Amino acid sequence: MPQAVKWMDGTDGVLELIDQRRLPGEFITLLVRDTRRLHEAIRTLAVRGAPAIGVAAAYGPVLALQSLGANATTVDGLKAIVEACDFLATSRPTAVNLFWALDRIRHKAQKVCQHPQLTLGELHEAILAEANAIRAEDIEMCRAIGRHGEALIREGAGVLTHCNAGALATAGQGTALSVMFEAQKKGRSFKVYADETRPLLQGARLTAWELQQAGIDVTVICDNMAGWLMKKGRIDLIITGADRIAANGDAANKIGTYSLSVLAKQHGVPFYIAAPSSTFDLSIAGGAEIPIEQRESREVTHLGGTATAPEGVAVYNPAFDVTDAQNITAIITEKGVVENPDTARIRELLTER
Ligand SMILES: CSC[C@H]1O[C@H](OP(=O)(O)O)[C@H](O)[C@@H]1O
Repeated sequence: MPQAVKWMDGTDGVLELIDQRRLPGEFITLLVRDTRRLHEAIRTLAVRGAPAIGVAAAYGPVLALQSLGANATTVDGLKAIVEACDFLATSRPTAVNLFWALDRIRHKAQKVCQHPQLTLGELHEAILAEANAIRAEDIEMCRAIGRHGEALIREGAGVLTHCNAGALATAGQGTALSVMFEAQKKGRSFKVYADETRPLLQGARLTAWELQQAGIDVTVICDNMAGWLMKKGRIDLIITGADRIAANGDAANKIGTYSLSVLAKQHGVPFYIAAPSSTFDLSIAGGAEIPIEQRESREVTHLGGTATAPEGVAVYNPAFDVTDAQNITAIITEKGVVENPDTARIRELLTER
């Protein structure tokens, strides 16, 4: 299983990231030693996927401490941590896991700094331990999501997925793809259709690569083919990831997900979202409040450096859309499955289990 984010290791470490922009043709890793490089890696999708972004960002403040001078004090350390969190929070706006992870590190640092005799070394150890905990928890959350959702994929099913919600999008084995990996472990065979997912092709480049590596039957389709496959009865269920889920269950995910949910409704195909609790944002009531990242035009007008649209043409390039909770059959989390998601059911799942 590829590991999208690895810390090597201890308090003079380096963050190792698979450079996902180079897959599937090249398996290249980046060694990131400072927050500027980390910010760039997140912004340019070298590391991407809501949980993976959060886990990677959690190590940013550790990198900031490693660049402090020998005479730095604990006060300097706390300042560097807060500045690193604030800076990394500007890398991408939609995936709430980024802000959830940075807040955990910031709060941990502020809490331990309440001890008057705390040394800079102790502060460094404490936030490294917190970043490692975030990574370890994500690995376990991925497994649990897979266990909770695997029964949804019956023998011989046709499964459609969009973008990449696999190991490359997390610290573990993924969210939507974890469900597939766990169904495979149970000995069931099924066929996965992977939307290529324009414009950055995370489906064709990353999901197809992961599933092929795992020996799972995968077929790449253009995004505009999904509806026709549903009409022909080839899709028994759809499972995607998510980047931010509002308190009422509205879910932001890669652009094109909303369209799939509407087509699924039209054709009576169950539509599932797989996501850890760190992807829920209970501070917002509904999906209209989710910030949607707008990305640069060149992602749409060029493919591999070749122009696919005339110079200067207007381009609309939102990286995400929002699927209404009413279009979602169930949300699969590490705490269990919430069917017909709404505010009350989600709160019950996240706070009482
Ligand atoms: C496991 S959630 C992955 C989620 O993140 C992707 O977005 P991006 O590739 O832009 O980071 C996509 O929305 C996936 O569903």
